[in-house]
This record gives sequence, C-alpha cells and structure tokens, in this order.
Amino acid sequence: MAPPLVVVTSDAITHNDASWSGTPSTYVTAVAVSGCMPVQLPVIAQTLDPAPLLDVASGVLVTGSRSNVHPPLYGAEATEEAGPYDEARDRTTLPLIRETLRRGLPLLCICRGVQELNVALGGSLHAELHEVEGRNDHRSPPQPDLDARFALRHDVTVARGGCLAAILGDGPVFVNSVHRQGIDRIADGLTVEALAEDGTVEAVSVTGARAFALGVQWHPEHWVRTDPASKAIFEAFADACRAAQSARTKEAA
Ligand SMILES: N[C@@H](CCC(=O)NCCCC(=O)O)C(=O)O
Repeated sequence: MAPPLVVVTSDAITHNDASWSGTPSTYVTAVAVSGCMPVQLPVIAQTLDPAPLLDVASGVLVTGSRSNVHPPLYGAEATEEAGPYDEARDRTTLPLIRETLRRGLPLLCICRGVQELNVALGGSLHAELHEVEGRNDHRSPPQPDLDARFALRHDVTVARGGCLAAILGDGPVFVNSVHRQGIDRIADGLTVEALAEDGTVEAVSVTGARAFALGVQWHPEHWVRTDPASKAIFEAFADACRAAQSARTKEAA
C-alpha cells in the first residue's frame, strides 16, 4: 500500500524578493521518516478550500512558525509589538483544523499549530508569555545554530491516563522550547495533556476526537530521528494516519 498522504501547512514567506509559500524541511522530513507522504498545502492571498486534499489525505500536520496568530481571532488587539503576523496562514489553517476534526482525520499540531488549534476551537493566547506573572521565558535565544535553538531544555509533566501518556507514559518528558506565546483560555473542546512547571499548557488533545488529535507546544519534529519521545509522537501520529488510510480503502471497496 502506498504511504498515507499527510497535509502539511505552510507559511506565507518572502524569498528572492517574491511571495512564496513554504515550511521548514524538518516538518516534511519528520512526516516522511514516519512512513507517510507529506503534501504541502500552500498559503496564498486567495484562501484555498482544503476539501479536495482532505478527500484523499489520511492526516494533517499543523506546523510551527515564528509568526503569531492574528490577535483579533481571539478577541485581542493586533499591536505591532505582538507581531509578526501571517493572516493568510490563519485564514488557511483555522478552517483546515476545524474541517480535519469534523472529518475525524488524524491531526498533529506543533507550537504555533497548538495555538491555532486552541484559537480555532474558541480559546485565547498570551501574547508575551514571559511577561505573565509567574511564567518562565519559553523563548529560545535567536541563534543561527538550529540544534542549539531547538535544544531540549525543560521538563513537562504528562497528565496521568491521558492520550499523551498513552504514547509517552506518565513520567516527565524533556522537551525544547521555542515560543513566545502560549495558551491562555483553553478552548472548551480541549483536554490538557501536559504542563510545564510554571503552569504553561504544553500539550492538549481534542476531547472525544474520533481519531488522533494532539497538539504540543514543543518541537518533536526537530529530534524525530534521535529523541525517543519525539519519535514516539510521530510514530503514533503516523500509525493513526495508516489506520485512516486503511479505513478509507475498506470503505471504497
Ligand atoms: N510564533 C509563536 C509560535 C512559535 C513557533 O511555532 N516556533 C517555531 C520556531 C520559530 C523559529 O524558527 O524561531 C510563538 O512565538 O509562540
């Protein structure tokens, strides 16, 4: 059987003075090394309806990005300081998340992706997490060495008996941290799956989802080949995508 198709989100970027749509290769590579075929959903000025792609896909990966979710989408003010923004991405990913869940397709959301998941379902974000009383600074110092920027840096506590515990076990997990924003008001349809020691929500699942539906604030894609927890998350997602593909094949028979 051909590998399951996994939709991977993109960002609106500028490259060689032109508008491009793209995503870091680490996300595409993590999907591929997990045995699935990544298919990038482009972000352009005209909002694309993902339905034709979701009709043949077996999963969706919503990637991280330096850009921030546009604050009016969760009732906050779009100040210049709270940017950069990527409204074209927001217009693409929020409906994509809701449609993926409606169809019961596997969904993995990473960093900006978990923030989009929370906003798509009605939650809100802290724009500057490090300025919130009692919270740590979850940013990674900007540096050209990606392995240093995405180095594993702090423990998160996995909620006992939850979806993430079924993948990683109940103990602490050592993760990286490359985010300035974080979940504030958690959407009604989400269950907390992991917390940082300062109370920051580090992972959620979609309550009662028909398939794998997990969001993590850290970046398992970066260490998918070498870090057991990172690999386990992508393997569990890929297994869910293979199951979705098999179910679609049986339905079509
Ligand atoms: N912009 C959001 C989400 C952060 C995120 O997805 N980080 C990915 C890596 C960004 C980089 O390459 O620096 C936030 O800041 O919370």
